[in-house]
Amino acid sequence: ACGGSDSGGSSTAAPGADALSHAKGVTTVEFWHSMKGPNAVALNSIASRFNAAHKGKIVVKPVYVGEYDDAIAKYKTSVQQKHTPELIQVYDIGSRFMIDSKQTVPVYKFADKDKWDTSQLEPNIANYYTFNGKLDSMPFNSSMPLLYINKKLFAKAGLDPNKPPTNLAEIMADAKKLTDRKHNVVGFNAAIYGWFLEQLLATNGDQYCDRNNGRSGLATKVDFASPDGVKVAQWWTDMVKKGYASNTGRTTDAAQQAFKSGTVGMSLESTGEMRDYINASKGRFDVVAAPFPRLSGTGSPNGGTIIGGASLWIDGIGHTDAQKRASWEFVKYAASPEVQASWHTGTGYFPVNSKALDQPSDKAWVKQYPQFTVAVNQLHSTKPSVATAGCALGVMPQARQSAEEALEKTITGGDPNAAQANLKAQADALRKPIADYTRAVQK
Ligand SMILES: O=P(O)(O)OC[C@H](O)CO
Repeated sequence: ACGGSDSGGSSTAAPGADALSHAKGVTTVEFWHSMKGPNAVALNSIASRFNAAHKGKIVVKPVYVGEYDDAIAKYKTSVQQKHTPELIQVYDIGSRFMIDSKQTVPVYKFADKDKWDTSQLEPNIANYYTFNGKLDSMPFNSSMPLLYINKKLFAKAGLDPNKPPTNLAEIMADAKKLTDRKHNVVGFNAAIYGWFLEQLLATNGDQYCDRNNGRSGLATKVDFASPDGVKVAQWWTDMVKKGYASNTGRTTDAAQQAFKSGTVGMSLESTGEMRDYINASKGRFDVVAAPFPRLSGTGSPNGGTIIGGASLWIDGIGHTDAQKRASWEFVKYAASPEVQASWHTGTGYFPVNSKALDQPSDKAWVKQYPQFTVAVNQLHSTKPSVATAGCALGVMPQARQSAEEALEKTITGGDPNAAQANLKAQADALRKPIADYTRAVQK
C-alpha cells in the first residue's frame, strides 16, 4: 500500500492505526477518502470501531487525500505508478472511469460469495451504482443536494421558512427580500459547482449527456449547453448582477464559510454538509433544510434530483487476497444498519442501508433534528428515470469542470447573454476528450 504522507501531502490517518498495523500477521488496508470536518471524525470513528472488532487481524488506515477531484487524480497517478491503495472512496461521477479502469474487484463478487443481501441497500442508491445488473462499488456516503435556509434571516425578511422557495424564480424573489446591504446580508450564495447545474437540469427531466445519460452505451457528447443550461447560467448571472447573490467562486469551502458566517439567507449544498452546518450555527441561528429547487415551475414529472456523494471501490491489482478480503469486510461493515445510522446522524448523508432508519439512535436523532430527514424524503420521492440516474461518462470529472468554467465566466463577466456561447464552447471542446476516452476503453 502507498504511504499516507507520500500520497496526499496533507494526508491524515486515523489516530492509533499506525501502531496497530505494526503487529505481525495483521492485514493492512489503506483507505483513501475525501471527508473533512465532522464527516472525517465520523469516518475515523467507523474505522476505529472496525479495527477494535478485528484486533490482531485487520487494520484499516483512513488517509485523507484531498477533495474528490484530487482523490481521483491521485488514484490515476497511483495506478500508473503501480502503487495503489487497497480501498478508495470515489465520487459518483468517477464511477464510469473506475469501471473502465479494470483495476478494481467489483463488490458483487464478494457479495455473491458471502450471500450478502444487496436488497438491504436503498433501491435508488443501489441503482445508481449498478451497471449491467451488477453492483461494482459499495455506496457509502450518499447524498442529494438541498436548499439550506438561515431561519433567523428568513424571519427578519418577513419570510416563512415553512414555505421555502421551490424553483429558481422563487429563489430570486425571496433573495431580493432577504438582501440587506446595510447589514452585509445577501439573499443567496452557493459555490459555482457543476453538481448544482447537473441537478437543476435533472429536475427538468433533461439528460446531461447523450445515449440515455450514458446508460445505454458510452456517451458521445454532453448536453449542458441546452436551453435549460443557458437558463441556469442566466439566472445565476442576474442574481449576482442585481446584488441578490454573492459570488464566492467555485470552491465549496468558500461558500460553506459564507453560509456559516450567518450572512447568507439561502444556499445550495449537499445533505452531507448538514452536521457541519448545525454544529457551526449552534447558538447563532437555526438551519432549515428544504428540498432542492426545480429549475422552473414544478419541474418535469420525469425529473428530480440525482444520487450524489461517493462509493467504496476495492482495488484489485498489487494487493494480496487477504487484503482484498479485508477491504470487503470493512466495506460490508460500513454499509451495515448500525454503522449507517451513526454515519447518517454524524454527517447528514442519508443511510445507504434502509434498515438504518429503524435504529433507535437514528430515530431519536431525527426527532431532535428533523433536518436530517429532508434528503431521505427527497430520495424516497424521486422517481427513477434516465434524468435522475445522472450521466455516466468516463470524463465526467472533466465535463463538470468545463461546465463550471462556463458558468463562472458568465457570472463573473456579468453578461447573461454570453451564457449560450460560453456553455457551447465548453461542450464542444469536450468532444475530443470524450472520443479519445472511448477509443482508449474500446481498445
Ligand atoms: O458533497 P457530496 O459528498 O454530497 O458529493 C456531491 C457530489 O455528488 C460529488 O460529485
